[in-house]
Amino acid sequence: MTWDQVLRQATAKLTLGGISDPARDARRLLAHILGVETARLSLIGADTAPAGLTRLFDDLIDQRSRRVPVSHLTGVRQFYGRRFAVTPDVLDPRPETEVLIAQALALPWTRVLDLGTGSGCILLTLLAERRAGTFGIGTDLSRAALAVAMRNAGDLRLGDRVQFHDGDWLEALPVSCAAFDLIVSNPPYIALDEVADLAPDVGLYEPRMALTDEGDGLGAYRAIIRAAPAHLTGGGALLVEIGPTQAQAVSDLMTAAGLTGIAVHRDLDGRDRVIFGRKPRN
Ligand SMILES: C[S@@+](CC[C@H](N)C(=O)[O-])C[C@H]1O[C@@H](n2cnc3c(N)ncnc32)[C@H](O)[C@@H]1O
Repeated sequence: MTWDQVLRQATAKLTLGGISDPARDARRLLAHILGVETARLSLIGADTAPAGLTRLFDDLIDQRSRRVPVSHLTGVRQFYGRRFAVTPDVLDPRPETEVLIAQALALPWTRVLDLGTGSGCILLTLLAERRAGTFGIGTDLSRAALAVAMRNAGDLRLGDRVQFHDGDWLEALPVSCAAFDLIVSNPPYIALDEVADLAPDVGLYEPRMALTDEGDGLGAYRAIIRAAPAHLTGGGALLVEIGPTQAQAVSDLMTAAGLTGIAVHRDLDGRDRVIFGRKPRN
């Protein structure tokens, strides 16, 4: 069989398995097996596929049919143009989180704090995009997630411009830690009663503590927004990702915490996705 035929068979199998974009996933898995970019697959489509490689590929396709996420099979995920190592201990970086990156890069800051850093995709992208004189801290309650973030920081050669601390939101910070001019977070925001409705790829395979607060979906925002102003410089900004129905509730929490200039930003699908608030300068 040629690689084109192998790909067609795999796509048909993923379609039967109910995978939403079967052709894309089959191509990403084949590119992973062959160690090439997906764009190069069209160049080898007519080549004969060696039996050993086809077996490896079929095994990945079987796992994907059982809803194992592509990133768990390849160990990597693209985010804002960079490759991040991922494991079952971290949330898969999502394209919609790039809205938060764009907003953060439009602000002036040199010290940034990322709460619930997971793979480190937000913090490390910000530090890699704005190299001159920037420093950042990432926190997470999951030490296993922080191990992945540290590996990604090493891959991006960020050296001593980044630190990680384990613990509960801002309580993880060392005592007498200097204030930040930007605090970012994409916390778990799915309400407990919505967890059962998640797609199997998400609900079965992503870390539960990355998805839900086990309550109404606002628990992490309450903790973060209450504590953030004490760790922001005057004029410093808090940017949080939200679920599409949470804008009003999270804005109200920011107002109650004394933040001003509150603004909601939408994602490419037109859904509310990021909220900004600023600590007044006195
Ligand atoms: C939605 S994931 C976001 C991961 C990453 N920042 C991203 O955007 O892909 C939320 C992260 O918050 C972490 N987390 C959950 N509860 C926490 C807590 N109480 N304190 C600190 N981190 C927490 C989870 O382990 C997870 O890594």
